[in-house]
Amino acid sequence: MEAKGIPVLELFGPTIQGEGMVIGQKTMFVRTAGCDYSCSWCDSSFTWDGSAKQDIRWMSAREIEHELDQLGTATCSHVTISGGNPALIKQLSELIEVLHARGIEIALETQGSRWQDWFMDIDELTLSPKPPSSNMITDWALLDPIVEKLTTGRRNFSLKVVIFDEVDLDYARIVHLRYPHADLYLQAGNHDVIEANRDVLLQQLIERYMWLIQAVMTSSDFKKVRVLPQLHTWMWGNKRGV
Ligand SMILES: C[S@@+](CC[C@H](N)C(=O)[O-])C[C@H]1O[C@@H](n2cnc3c(N)ncnc32)[C@H](O)[C@@H]1O
Ligand SMILES: Nc1nc2[nH]cc(C(=O)O)c2c(=O)[nH]1
Ligand code: SF4
Ligand SMILES: [Mg+2]
Repeated sequence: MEAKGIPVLELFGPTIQGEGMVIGQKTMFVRTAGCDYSCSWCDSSFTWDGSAKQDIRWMSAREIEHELDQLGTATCSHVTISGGNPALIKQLSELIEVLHARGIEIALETQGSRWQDWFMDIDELTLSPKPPSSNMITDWALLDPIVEKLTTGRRNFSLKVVIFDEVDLDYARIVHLRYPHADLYLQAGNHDVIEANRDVLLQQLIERYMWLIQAVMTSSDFKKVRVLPQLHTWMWGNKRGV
């Protein structure tokens, strides 16, 4: 696997980061293939369900750098790595090194099910443990040491929990109680990752975001928390590569 490089499914941007701790940031995306989870509502299931298997490109760090140059390093100095779960890929350390040498800042999205030593080099790391609606089970024995290492290493990281219902909110309470010193973002879930009409989707997204805002505002468990929508979904709906 190592010799084959990094499995890439999408390179796109510059666009705005639509989620979490760097929302609004002008960034380019590297989306890797493969995930150890299979969330019921995953909006990027093509990265792991086999449907885009033929589109996976095994690329070296230099090849990715070259394509990012063609996309826009002249106009953008930030890259977000997402997936799938990029934390499955040890050899991402090479890409991180190459991009940092160019003065490019790096954000990364992962669910917190695996550790990589290169987590310590990420400029903005988002850990997104999954609530019950995903049908995934959080392995706290794995997540605890990840949060611990990032905290003691004084890394810039945050927790982001996607919320679909009250049960998910209860899960977010547990996350917040367990890691009270970590920044917590609550993100309204997109219930319909199939809808092709942006305006139809947007009406639902606004309603779900409103519900989440109201639920959090009246809760004494969430005194210090940020509540966000998925901004790119508001702008472009379920379109890929934006
Ligand atoms: C596609 S995942 C890839 C990175 C990593 N596997 C993870 O889940 O953190 C990127 C982000 O999108 C979120 N996400 C996936 N499907 C979603 C949906 N239907 N609505 C809202 N957020 C979603 C995930 O929770 C995660 O925070
Ligand atoms: N614009 C934009 N922002 C994003 N933030 C997280 C994304 C992801 O799929 O990980 C994403 C994405 O796919 N597009
Ligand atoms: S962990 Fe992320 S990529 Fe994997 S199935 Fe869940 S949302 Fe999708
Ligand atoms: Mg996404």
